[in-house]
Parts: sequence; C-alpha cells; structure tokens
Amino acid sequence: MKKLLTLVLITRPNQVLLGMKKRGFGQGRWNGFGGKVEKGETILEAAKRELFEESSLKSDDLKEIGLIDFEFVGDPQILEVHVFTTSKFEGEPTESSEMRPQWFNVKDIPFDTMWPDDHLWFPLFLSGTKFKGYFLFEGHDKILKQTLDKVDSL
Ligand SMILES: CCc1c(NC2CC2)nc(N)nc1N1CCCCC1
Repeated sequence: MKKLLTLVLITRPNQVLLGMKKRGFGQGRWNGFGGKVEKGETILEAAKRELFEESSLKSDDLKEIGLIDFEFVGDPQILEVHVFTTSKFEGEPTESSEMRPQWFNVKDIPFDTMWPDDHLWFPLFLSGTKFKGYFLFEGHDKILKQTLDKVDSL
C-alpha cells in the first residue's frame, strides 16, 4: 500500500530554499515543499500545487531527480516520495500557514533540524545526480536500513 508524496527543492546559485514546517507531519524541521498527491492530479501537478500553496512560488520547469521509498517499523504504509528541483521559478518565497521559507547556502544546510535521511541524499541532489533511495525508519529519527543508488532514469 503506497502513499504518493512530492518534495520540491528550489535552488538559486549556491543556495537552496527550505521551509520550516510549522505544524503537522515533520513539524519543527526544515524541508523542501511538498505533500500528498490528491485523486485526479498527476504527481507533477501535485508538486506544482504544493509548491505554490506552501511557498507562493510557481514553476513550469520542475524536473524529477529522485524517488525515495520510506517505511516505518510497524506501519504497512509505504511513503513514495517523488523529488523535484528547479532553478526557474516565479514569485517571492512567502510564509504560509504550513511553512516559513528561508534561503540557505549549500554549505550551511541545517541537516540537524531536517529529516535524518536528507544529509544522505542531498549531496546527490546538489550534484545533479538522479537517485533512488529506500529508508526503513524506527519512529521519525532512527534509520534502521537504507539503500541509495544513482540512476540514469527514474
Ligand atoms: C516522507 C517523509 C520525509 C522524509 N523522511 C521521513 C522519515 C520519513 N524526508 C524528507 N526530506 N521529506 C519527507 N517528506 C517529503 C514529502 C512531504 C512529507 C515529508
């Protein structure tokens, strides 16, 4: 039983835009913008929608660069996260009810206040390498098992 989710990472030279999640799943952690894929929308449409809802940014240039499956011990629901990135966007990052956006230098990514998997695959995302990953979590902080592979196509 897979649940489809999206994650969008906006970049500009030497920087990545992250949002501080203000409530709900992942509250208190910096992350890209994303969420659930609703019925009747494509994964790409969901990524664009969530980006706009959470940051006020619009982009027609989202490129999929990663696919990550997350499993949690004791929970049969697998989260399948489609990771997108672009440096072409319109608008100004604006705080929403969900997210407080902030630009970070790529050398100062706040991994200590992000999901524990991020520091493992961010280097691949930042180097423009497409990847597929799998993470088995115990709770929301402990990675029990993982795989991470570079791929030519997703
Ligand atoms: C799937 C959770 C998750 C994550 N890892 C969590 C331990 C499983 N890492 C990162 N960066 N984003 C994540 N989500 C991106 C889609 C919206 C919900 C949060």
